[in-house]
Amino acid sequence: MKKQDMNRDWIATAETLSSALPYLQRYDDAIVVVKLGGHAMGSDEAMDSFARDIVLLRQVGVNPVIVHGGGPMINAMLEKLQIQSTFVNGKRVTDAATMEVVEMVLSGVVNKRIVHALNRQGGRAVGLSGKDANLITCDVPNPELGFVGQPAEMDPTVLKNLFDKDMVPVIAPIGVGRDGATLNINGDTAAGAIAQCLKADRLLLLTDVAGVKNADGDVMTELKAADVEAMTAEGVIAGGMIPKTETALLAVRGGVRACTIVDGRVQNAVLLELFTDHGAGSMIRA
Ligand SMILES: Nc1ncnc2c1ncn2[C@@H]1O[C@H](COP(=O)(O)OP(=O)(O)O)[C@@H](O)[C@H]1O
Ligand SMILES: CC(=O)N[C@@H](CCC(=O)OP(=O)(O)O)C(=O)O
Repeated sequence: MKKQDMNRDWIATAETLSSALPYLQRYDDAIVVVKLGGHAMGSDEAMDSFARDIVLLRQVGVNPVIVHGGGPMINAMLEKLQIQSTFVNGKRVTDAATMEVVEMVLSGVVNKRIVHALNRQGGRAVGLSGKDANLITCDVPNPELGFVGQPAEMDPTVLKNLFDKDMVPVIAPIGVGRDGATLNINGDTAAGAIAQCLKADRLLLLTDVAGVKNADGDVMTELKAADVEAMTAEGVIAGGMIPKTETALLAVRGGVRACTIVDGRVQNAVLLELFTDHGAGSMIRA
C-alpha cells in the first residue's frame, strides 16, 4: 500500500475512534462475532483494513470472533475442476466431491488468508473450523442438499481459551455430523450458531450490499421479524440474503443482543457500525 493511502486509512480510523470514545467502555470484554462473506473479501488492501479494525477491537478489550465464508472462491475452484454446483435458498447442494473442494478452499486457502492478514497487523489469530475441539456438531435436516449441516451442538470451550490468551479465533464453516461425516455449513448459519452459543453482544454479517433493501431498493436501517417474514414471502429478500436474515432472527431470539447486516467493503465498516451513533447497514433486534 502507498504511504499516502495508508495515512488516509489511519485518519479515517482515528476520526471514527475519536467519536467513539464514549462507546469503548460499553464494549469492554464484549464478544463481537463478525462474519466476513466471500463477496466482502476484496483486495489485499481491503483485507488489511478489515484486519486493522479487528486488531484494534482486541486492543480496546473486545473479544472478536471471525467466521468467514468464501462462496466465490469455492465456485472458482469448482469451475477449474469442472464440477457443477447449484444452490437452493442460498445453500450449496454439496456432494462428496464438492465437499472435498469446500473444505480445501475454506479451511485451507481462505482461512489462512484471513489469519495471515490479522497477524500482519499485529494480531494473534488462530485458524479453526467447526471440527476443532468439537466446536460444531451438525444435524442434516435437508438430506436432498447432500453434505450440508445445520449446527445442533456447540462446544465453545476452545474459543473461551483463546480469548483468555488474547488470541482471535478465525473459523471456517465446516462441521461434523453425528455419524462423523464432514459437512458444509452456510457461513451465516455458522456465525449465528457461534454468536448464540457465546451469547454474543453483537453479530455483524459483512457482505457486498449496504444492507437489506425493500421493494423500492432502499436500505432498511432497522428490521423487525415481521418485516423479514413479509419481505421473504414477497421475494424481496432472496438468494444469499435469505440465510442472513434467517440467521439474524435466530440469533436475536437465541440471546444475541443485536445483529447487523452491513457492507464489508466500506472502509472501517466494523468500527463505524460498533462505535458511531448512526451505525451502518440494517439492524435486527429481539
Ligand atoms: N432484499 C435484499 N437486499 C439486499 N440484498 C439482497 C436482497 N435480496 C437478495 N439480495 C442479494 O444478497 C446478496 C448477499 O448475499 P451473498 O451473495 O450470499 O453474500 P456473501 O457472500 O457476503 O455471504 C446481495 O449481493 C444481493 O444480491
Ligand atoms: C451450505 C453452503 O452454502 N455453504 C457455503 C459456505 C461458504 C459461504 O457461506 O460463503 P459466503 O458467505 O461467501 O456465501 C458454500 O458452499 O458456498
